[in-house]
Amino acid sequence: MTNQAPIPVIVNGAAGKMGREVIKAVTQARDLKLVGAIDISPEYQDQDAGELAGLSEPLEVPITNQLEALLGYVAGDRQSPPGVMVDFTHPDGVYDNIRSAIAYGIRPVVGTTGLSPEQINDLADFAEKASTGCLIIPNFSIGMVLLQQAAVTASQYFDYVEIIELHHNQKADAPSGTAIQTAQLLGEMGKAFNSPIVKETEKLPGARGSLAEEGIRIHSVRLPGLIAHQEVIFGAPGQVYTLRHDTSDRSCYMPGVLLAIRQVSQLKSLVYGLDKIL
Ligand SMILES: NC(=O)C1=CN([C@@H]2O[C@H](COP(=O)(O)OP(=O)(O)OC[C@H]3O[C@@H](n4cnc5c(N)ncnc54)[C@H](OP(=O)(O)O)[C@@H]3O)[C@@H](O)[C@H]2O)C=CC1
Ligand SMILES: O=C(O)C1=N[C@H](C(=O)O)C[C@H](O)C1
Repeated sequence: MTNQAPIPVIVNGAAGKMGREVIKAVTQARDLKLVGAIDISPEYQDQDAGELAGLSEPLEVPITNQLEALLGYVAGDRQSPPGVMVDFTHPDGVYDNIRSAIAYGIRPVVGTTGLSPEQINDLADFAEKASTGCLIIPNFSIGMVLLQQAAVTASQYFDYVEIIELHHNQKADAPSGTAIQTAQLLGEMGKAFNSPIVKETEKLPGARGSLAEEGIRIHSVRLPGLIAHQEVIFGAPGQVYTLRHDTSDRSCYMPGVLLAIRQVSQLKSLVYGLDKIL
């Protein structure tokens, strides 16, 4: 460990399920320092971020909704390494959050899903012009990266594939960011998947799931009791090959989040996906 000052970290969405987990993980890392906790939820304003995250001691970092003020404050600290904003908020607000952070020279590490391809392209242009690193990572778990790599390998040998993603029923966006990314990775193989065998009729709209650009169907399940799960199912005459990843605790995302915080300041542009920084 060097004697360098710790990386200042702002957590956006601090009162949420992921935000609380990130606060715990950042607090335990000696090379990182939680300097701000943002959340729009009126219920949690001014509460101590550490107490809210279940830590035994308060962190003396209050939850606030003043993102711009906090970004300005962190950007003004010239003694510390560049600040990082970790965002686990909501699809509706994440685009503006990222633009604001980059405008202040604060590096975004984004787990929030639901950004459109146009928004991601626009943010990539903005980050490039600002020469500022930005990481957008639909899934921070190593298991999902491995599943996606296995799926890409399998896609060389199978022409038929569908994705089922299953999540808790508080999730705002569907399909999941991970499922969209998985379809994109399979699409990059340049194959035409799922040639129709018969003319299909949906007796109930949506029965066959959503159809991603890559010609791959994604089915979204939302139920209490689930956290985050994904199956990629390949079919061929006489065989089915199923890849499945299950999240049993949100701590599984934390090694990836910490890695991203440490890496984002080395970047000068937007990078999409955990696989690119492993
Ligand atoms: N990349 C990954 O590995 C993972 C990504 N995710 C994604 O992260 C996001 C958050 O998930 P999760 O923690 O479960 O969600 P939660 O709803 O538990 O937490 C989100 C928190 O952010 C607050 N919030 C909403 N909008 C804003 C905003 N514009 N500015 C500041 N705070 C805001 C919410 O307040 P309020 O409740 O009042 O709206 C809430 O407190 C989702 O998009 C999810 O898909 C989740 C897990 C892993
Ligand atoms: O909302 C969640 O919980 C998750 N969201 C991400 C997604 O949309 O892919 C990542 C993970 O699946 C958990």
